[in-house]
Amino acid sequence: MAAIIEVEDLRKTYPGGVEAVRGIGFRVEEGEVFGFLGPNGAGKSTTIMMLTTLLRPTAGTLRVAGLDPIAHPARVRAEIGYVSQDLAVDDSLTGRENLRLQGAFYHLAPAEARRRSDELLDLVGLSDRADHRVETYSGGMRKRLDIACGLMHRPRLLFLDEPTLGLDIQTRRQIWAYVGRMKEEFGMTLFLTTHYMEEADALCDRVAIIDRGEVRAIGRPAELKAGIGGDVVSLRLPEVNGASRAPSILQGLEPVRTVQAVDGILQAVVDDGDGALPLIVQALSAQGITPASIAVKKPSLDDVYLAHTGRELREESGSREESWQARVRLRRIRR
Ligand SMILES: Nc1ncnc2c1ncn2[C@@H]1O[C@H](COP(=O)(O)OP(=O)(O)OP(=O)(O)O)[C@@H](O)[C@H]1O
Repeated sequence: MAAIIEVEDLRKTYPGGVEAVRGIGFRVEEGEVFGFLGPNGAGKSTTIMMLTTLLRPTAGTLRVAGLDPIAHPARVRAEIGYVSQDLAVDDSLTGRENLRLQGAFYHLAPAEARRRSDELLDLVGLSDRADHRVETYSGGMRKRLDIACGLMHRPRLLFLDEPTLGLDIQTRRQIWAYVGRMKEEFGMTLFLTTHYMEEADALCDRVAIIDRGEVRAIGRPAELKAGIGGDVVSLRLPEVNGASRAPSILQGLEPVRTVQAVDGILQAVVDDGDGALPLIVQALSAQGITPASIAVKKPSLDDVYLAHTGRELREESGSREESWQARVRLRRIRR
């Protein structure tokens, strides 16, 4: 397979000295769905902006569709689409008008723009609301239209920055289905950022975990999960005297590989969950600690993220969704 994105030792330091991206490298193959996972401020948007010609790197090399975005920004832009976190659609126009306007930006002939907008309205399930003004759309409908706008010029490579942020699970699943269709029907390469691990797992052929401007892990979700190994035993402990010693008690047990405490829950990675469980319970009860609940599960991408960054991504989702909702509200007020 040929690489459609090649990045080597890419860096961005903003004026004022913020090192947003600190020497990252990765390749995205043509036709892949590639996910960039990371918390607020990890450097995801900065990386996307450099890949999409919107920001100049401080150092490093990058090629997008075989071209250097700094030397050939217009040629790169013709090959890519970019759906940012901020909705780009115009509320005062209808869905169909927004798409035609997008077609005009890319100098499509009117008949071709009509044909493509009909096709895309169908793809994102908006045909029956196409002639209603966008201000009457729900958040999910706006996002779907936004994605359709990003597809009008049939890019080879589509960047989606948090495509499902703030949307309910049903709408999120619809968007996943459209992403799948774009890949299948148009052979498009998709580069998306997300903080929903379930989404990354369901959609992405490969993911990179980025934290504080560095890539911590990269691979297929199944490989990354297998890399954690075995099972994860989660224990909720009562707040009794001695519970704080639980991590070191578990760490001393032979089948336990690693132990992390998150939000009062202890997570122990073990080779074989069923075999390790009695030993864990026995060791804790010998110290007078009885867990309030215990669960054994296969590692998820959340566990991969936790293992590589030392914290959970989930804890930041709430604030991120709130800030997105606030941005949508502001847009409506400003009009
Ligand atoms: N224009 C700027 N000037 C100075 N610092 C910036 C600028 N834009 C971003 N940063 C900083 O660079 C770092 C990376 O930001 P970036 O927006 O790339 O992160 P992110 O992973 O996309 O996070 P989010 O999901 O919140 O958008 C952060 O510390 C941020 O505050």
